[in-house]
Amino acid sequence: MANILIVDDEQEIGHFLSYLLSEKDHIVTICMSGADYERCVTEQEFQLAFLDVRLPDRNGLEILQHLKKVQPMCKVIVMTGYANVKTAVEAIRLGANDFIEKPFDDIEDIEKLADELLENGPVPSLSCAREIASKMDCFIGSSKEMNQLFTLAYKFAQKNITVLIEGETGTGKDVLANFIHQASRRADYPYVPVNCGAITESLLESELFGHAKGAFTGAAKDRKGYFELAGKGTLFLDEIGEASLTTQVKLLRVLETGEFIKVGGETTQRSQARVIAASHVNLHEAVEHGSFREDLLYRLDVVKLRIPPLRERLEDIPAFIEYYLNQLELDLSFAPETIDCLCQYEWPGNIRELVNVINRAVALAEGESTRITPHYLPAKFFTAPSLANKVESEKPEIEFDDYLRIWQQDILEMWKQDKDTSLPELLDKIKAFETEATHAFIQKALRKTVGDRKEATKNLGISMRRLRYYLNEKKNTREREPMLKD
Ligand SMILES: Nc1ncnc2c1ncn2[C@@H]1O[C@H](COP(=O)(O)OP(=O)(O)OP(=O)(O)O)[C@@H](O)[C@H]1O
Repeated sequence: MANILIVDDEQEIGHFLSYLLSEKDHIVTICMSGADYERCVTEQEFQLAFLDVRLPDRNGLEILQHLKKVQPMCKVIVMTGYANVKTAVEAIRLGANDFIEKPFDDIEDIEKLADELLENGPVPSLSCAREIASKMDCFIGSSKEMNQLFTLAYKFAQKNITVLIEGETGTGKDVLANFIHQASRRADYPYVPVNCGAITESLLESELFGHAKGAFTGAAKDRKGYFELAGKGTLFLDEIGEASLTTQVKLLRVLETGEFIKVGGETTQRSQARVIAASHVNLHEAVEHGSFREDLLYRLDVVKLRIPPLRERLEDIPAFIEYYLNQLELDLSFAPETIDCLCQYEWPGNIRELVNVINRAVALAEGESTRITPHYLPAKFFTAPSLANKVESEKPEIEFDDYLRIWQQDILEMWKQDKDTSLPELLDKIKAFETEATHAFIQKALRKTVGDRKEATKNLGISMRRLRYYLNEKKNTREREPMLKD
């Protein structure tokens, strides 16, 4: 038995919910205005509240914030009409546990939601999101922005609403759209990603909606479009800003009515797919410039999720590298100074660029080192003078300096001692020095060519085979072969 508060100016809603919840022996209090609410909230303690976001005398979001402040343990379900789903998004951001849409079409869902919130408390969305992400190639990280993003994405995935994803190129819009699909009730149906920018304008319409036989030259038979292929699943329209104004009209129709007609077709078909759209350009600006329809943007922008660029969450870089190397199942690690370099870069290509940099470094280091030092990074990381100087004087030289000093002392001590020196011992020391010195000079050359081995061999005046031999020799510290032919 729980104390439940209902705040709604529509009498029928109050009565309906009251009936539903009293059946389960809960005590229900109905408030029909903000003033009513203020009185009740000081008199009683509630475990759950159903809150309408539109009241005649007060803003529902203000009530939500007030309730969360004075009764923080009270769970809140916000109620909205379709027209103000955006307010529900804001409510979730402000701490509401969930939202339901009016008119109610699934009473069992409401009962289930109330039971769950009262019995177990809210299941933390972030841990559910992490579980789903771990089953697909999706990294969430630990930055506040990404945690918030995936928590919201998880919550909205459960609802049947259109989502608009904004983010620069390579931030992971496709990855996020796929995550929303996997977290939704549509996960067993297809996920169909379409890059509108990669399909020519004349073809996009028939790719999206399909075409009938004979619709144009070459249309030898009927063909299904992506809307049909997605079925009850999710259609991800990436780079939607690239769609022509004619295609935008058709997209608007399918979003408003669920209906579409194949190119050259006669019969109207219904789409049951959920649409997630994304754009790297600001669609509001595109509307101002006249290249994007305002009504379509209004339909798409029900829930907007913005993926922050990588430069705004540099703290995710070390964790992403670890995550990615684990995926590759490689026993490699990035040296702290390499990570420092990566964290000082702007990342215009975002996560995609980071993945490329990791792949490149791994390929260069393979068979040579298990520790990825800055010289395995491309030159662009060292264009800033301070960074370039830092890398030029990086550890390897310092380490070789130290080695040389110790080696010299060692030999001098041997030289100065009175007893006879063992010649094999001396020759061993000289051989060890030769190996170290060769390796240090090769590493220096590779740093100069930013990992380009071919260029390094030219500068060093040796063959590629010999270079590999020297690198392996250091790595395996095995006995050197007496003679090596080029
Ligand atoms: N959250 C993530 N977890 C794991 N990998 C990611 C994530 N986000 C991005 N990536 C990596 O970055 C690459 C690019 O991601 P994605 O294609 O989703 O970006 P995008 O924003 O859709 O790019 P574009 O704007 O070019 O379409 C992916 O192939 C993946 O390797």
